[in-house]
Amino acid sequence: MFPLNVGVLTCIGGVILVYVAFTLNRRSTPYLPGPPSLPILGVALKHPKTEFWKTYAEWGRKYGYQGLISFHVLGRRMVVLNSAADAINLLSKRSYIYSDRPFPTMGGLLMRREKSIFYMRIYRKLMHRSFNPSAAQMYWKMQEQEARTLVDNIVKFPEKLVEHLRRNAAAVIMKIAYGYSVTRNDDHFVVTAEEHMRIASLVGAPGKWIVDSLPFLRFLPEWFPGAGFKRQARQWSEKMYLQSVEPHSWVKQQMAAETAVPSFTSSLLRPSDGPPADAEAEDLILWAAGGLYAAGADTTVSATTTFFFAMMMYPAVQRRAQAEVDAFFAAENRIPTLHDQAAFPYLACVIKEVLRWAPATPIGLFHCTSQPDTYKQFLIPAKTTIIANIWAMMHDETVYPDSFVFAPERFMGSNPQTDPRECAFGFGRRVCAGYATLLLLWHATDLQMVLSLLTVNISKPVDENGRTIEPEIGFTTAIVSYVRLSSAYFSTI
Ligand code: HEM
Repeated sequence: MFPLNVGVLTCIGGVILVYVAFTLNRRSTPYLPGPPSLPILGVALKHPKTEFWKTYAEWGRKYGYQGLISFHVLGRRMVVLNSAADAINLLSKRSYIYSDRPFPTMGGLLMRREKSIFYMRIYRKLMHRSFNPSAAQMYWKMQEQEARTLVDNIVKFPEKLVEHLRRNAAAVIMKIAYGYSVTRNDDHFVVTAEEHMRIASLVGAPGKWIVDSLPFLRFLPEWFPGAGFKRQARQWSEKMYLQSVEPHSWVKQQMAAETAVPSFTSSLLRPSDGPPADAEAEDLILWAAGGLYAAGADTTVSATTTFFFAMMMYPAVQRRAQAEVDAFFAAENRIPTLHDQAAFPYLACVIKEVLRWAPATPIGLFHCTSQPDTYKQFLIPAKTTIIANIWAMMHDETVYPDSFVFAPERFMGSNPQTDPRECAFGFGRRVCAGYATLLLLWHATDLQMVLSLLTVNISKPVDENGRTIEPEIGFTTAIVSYVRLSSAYFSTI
């Protein structure tokens, strides 16, 4: 009985502390409006568990000030920016206040992830150094090869489409990060990296861990009733670190044997224009390379999955994109390469629409204020979590009429709608660090789409009686969201 009583008392004491801190924190300048909330709990009981970006947009319309809302969950204050204008005003124009990341107790402090690419800005330099346009060309051959492998696999095993897309993204990133060639879907490094991602999405799930809202709980010992999260954090942290060490050590062995294929890791460990990395720099390189997979694999897979889903759902778009690719083939009598992107202007609009229609990161990555700020006469306190609702920006009917319709034509003509890339990759100083990398990966994605359109027709699945099955449109909920693509029908052209 004794430990339980202490546990209950600790929790009650903590809740009172939060309440007192919360009450003392009240200022004469009001907070932004938001949904009705309870003392202490805030909106904890009504915060949705799935596709929260839709609820945030709805709360913005119902309770917000010009779409802006604020609320708290157990004292943790959040502001949601539902419009691109507010996101640019705050995250870009006031980036000196809005460029920190909240450091969660579970996924950050307890998991000892201070050096993660998502918290430290030092990595941006490393990435910039390694992913300049001339370095990018180094990967083109490999990307062309991978695009062909992908399309071959789709033709052979169409029912495993999503698996092929994952393998393809993994292969490209593993090659870039470590110079490592993935040859099988069940490759050891890929399986462990996927496990890494699974854990990361569990620890990062907003609202899942009470210790994120009541950080003093981190002082409870592991054996304490209800403190299982501490044991879990330690085990996961050790596992994730080992998962990053393995491919890093593999590169070092390859370098020692002088068989290393040039990569992000090898070029930073032994730069051509300076001394080899010391132990401290090496640790940062290890963390950064591990983060590349986390940041780049899921986002790319999300976008390519959306592409196939949209082609299946919108046959007229598919036919038009296919006509563009066929015309190229007829004129040139060869398979397109990465040098031919300019030949596919309609496909370029399809890709913009992919980013807009189903943004890979609907609520981006959270930012956090480093000091108090006043915006539109409302107070945004220091340490407020700032959520850019990219999904709401991409479905703002004043910017994108009929926003739920997949229509690449919206980016064509003399008066195109706003390029979604202005928001899809985030804002200000924390804008996607992979953007340059991404451009190079994206070209490969481009090529995958071109080759797929050249090789197969994509249509809705059929049942055993040959009747078309109407797919439902649904999305997964996590930092990276996917359209649910259970099956599609492929016929070879
Ligand atoms: C469709 C593809 C992608 C999308 C939509 C995307 C989107 C984003 C967004 C919205 C953010 C948060 C920006 C902010 O906080 O304002 C971000 C951050 C980041 N992205 Fe991407 N990303 C993609 C691909 C990639 C790739 C391929 C890489 C690297 C190989 C990458 C590396 C990163 C990193 C390292 C950050 C953290 C930057 C920081 O905290 O300073 N991303 N991305």
